Amino acid sequence: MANEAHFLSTSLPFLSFNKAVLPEFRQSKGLSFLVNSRISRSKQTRASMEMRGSGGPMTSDHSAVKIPHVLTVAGSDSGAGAGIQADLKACAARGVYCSTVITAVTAQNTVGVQGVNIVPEDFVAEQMKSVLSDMDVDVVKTGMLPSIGIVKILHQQLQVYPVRALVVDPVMVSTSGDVLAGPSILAVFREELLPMADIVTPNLKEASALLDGVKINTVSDMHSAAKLLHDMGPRNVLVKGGHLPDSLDAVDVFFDGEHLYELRSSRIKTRNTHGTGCTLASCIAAELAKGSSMLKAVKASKFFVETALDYSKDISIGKGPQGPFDHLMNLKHNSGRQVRFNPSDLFLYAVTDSRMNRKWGHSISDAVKDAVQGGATIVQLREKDIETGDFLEAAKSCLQICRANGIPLLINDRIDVALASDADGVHIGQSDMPAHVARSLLGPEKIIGVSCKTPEQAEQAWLGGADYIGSGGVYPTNTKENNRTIGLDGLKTVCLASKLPVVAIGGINISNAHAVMEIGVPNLKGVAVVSALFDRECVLTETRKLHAVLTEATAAAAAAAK
Ligand SMILES: Nc1ncnc2c1ncn2[C@@H]1O[C@H](COP(=O)(O)OP(=O)(O)O)[C@@H](O)[C@H]1O
Ligand SMILES: Cc1ncc(COP(=O)(O)O)c(N)n1
Ligand SMILES: [Mg+2]
Repeated sequence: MANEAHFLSTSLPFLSFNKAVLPEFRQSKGLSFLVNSRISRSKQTRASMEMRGSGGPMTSDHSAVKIPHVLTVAGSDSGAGAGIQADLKACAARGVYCSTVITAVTAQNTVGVQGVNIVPEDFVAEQMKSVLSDMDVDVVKTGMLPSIGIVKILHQQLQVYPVRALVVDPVMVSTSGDVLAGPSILAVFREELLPMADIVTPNLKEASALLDGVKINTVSDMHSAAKLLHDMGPRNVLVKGGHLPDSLDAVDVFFDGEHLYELRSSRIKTRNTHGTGCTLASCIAAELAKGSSMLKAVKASKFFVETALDYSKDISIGKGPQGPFDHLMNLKHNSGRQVRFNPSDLFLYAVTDSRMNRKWGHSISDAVKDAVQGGATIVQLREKDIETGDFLEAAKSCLQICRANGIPLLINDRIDVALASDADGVHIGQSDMPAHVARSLLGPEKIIGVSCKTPEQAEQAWLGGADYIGSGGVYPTNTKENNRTIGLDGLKTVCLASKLPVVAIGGINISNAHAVMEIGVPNLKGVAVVSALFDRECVLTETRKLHAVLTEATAAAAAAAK
């Protein structure tokens, strides 16, 4: 175990192998050698893939593009909310290729399951062989495995064609309460499937069935269940609490054999929860295929389900009690949106501060007018100690100035003030409202920016429908208390991971702006400044000076790129 833990933490962010596949390698260095040899083809590009964030293609040494690949072995849902169809959509949403082995065809809709037709075992085997013998599958995810023979085939095929990780969603009962795999399956699940799994993700009923009917009614019962299930052999266990009675949060319990984690998200009030379990498991598989560690994969997936449910809470498909939700909301939100935001607007981003304006005797609107005349390309009103009514008035008068000059005006944090003044959007921090909630309040056309210090935060901002991210503090700053400095290196890491344009922030002024723009990452579009413009007597002059520095830095970067 010690050998394996060391190996996992030092050389492989992925989950490695399943236990039953190659038991003889477990105790020896053979395991790490074998896995490493498979991984080494793409080792050089792993770091850059992670830097580029999820969905980044993995380039081999021979410049072929390797796309992370999940194979789902599951049942078809004719209503397309769960099963194979949910898996395909979840993987597509996470930027991962998904191949499919169909184990059963169900006649299913939002009312329930009307019929199940199990695919003959030898044909399940043939599908598996077709995919695994030809394609470079990273992770296998299982859903509905309706017969003992099918579980045995899976076991055999994974010995012939080992993969990096196996995600097992032990589907037995659908959200509608219909049985998809009967109690006769339990023995083979316990004896063959669970010991192979890198993670198993039962819902409450499934966890209870696997544990001989033990009652699971509370979060504390979920803790005990996770530990008991872990004893059956899977490397990690996620007991899902979607069906936990009287729970305000959606609580899942994760156990990695050492630590227990309660993963909480808000419980979205919606009927559209059909397929949440399939989606969660596929999303975990997709994140693992991209190179994520297990806990990170689980957290990102839970966030994805919560976000998708929130976006889809009011959609209406079918007449039954459990509707499907929309996995590709991000695509829709981004593609269906009128693009009001131009990333080059981030070039010289002026952020106001009422304390500084008071100190120099400037009104907010005078300060904004000077910044705009000096060359600011976007303005954010950041007024932390102002009455709501005064903030609204200031927003309205600044909006007139900005509109007259064709530049966007954003409001820091206060979505209500942005809506009431009809400003162009908001900028929110990590402790403010999540981006996806802001997006649903503001609609598709307003601009949303999010402060991000890490690649994970950048990914969540993108997923939540933000337009840009602000990243810093690049340098130490007095404007924000207890603000961690991430430096130029931290900024570069976030830029490389971000799918959204980035503006750098924190302690930037005319003497260091050049160095910031010199990091030379294409999606770094500009710098945001507070004191360098507003803690000065003449805002106009300072803005002009900074504009000149940025123009020169950009010209130098363009020349260097030639
Ligand atoms: N209303 C909800 N709001 C937010 N998350 C939910 C909601 N319902 C389920 N989830 C989450 O969806 C995932 C699937 O859980 P669950 O519904 O328990 O599984 P299953 O779909 O297999 O029955 C879990 O992460 C759970 O916390
Ligand atoms: C073919 C098929 N597979 C799995 C499920 C489970 O659905 P859920 O994700 O709601 O647990 C389902 N209803 N149908
Ligand atoms: Mg399920």
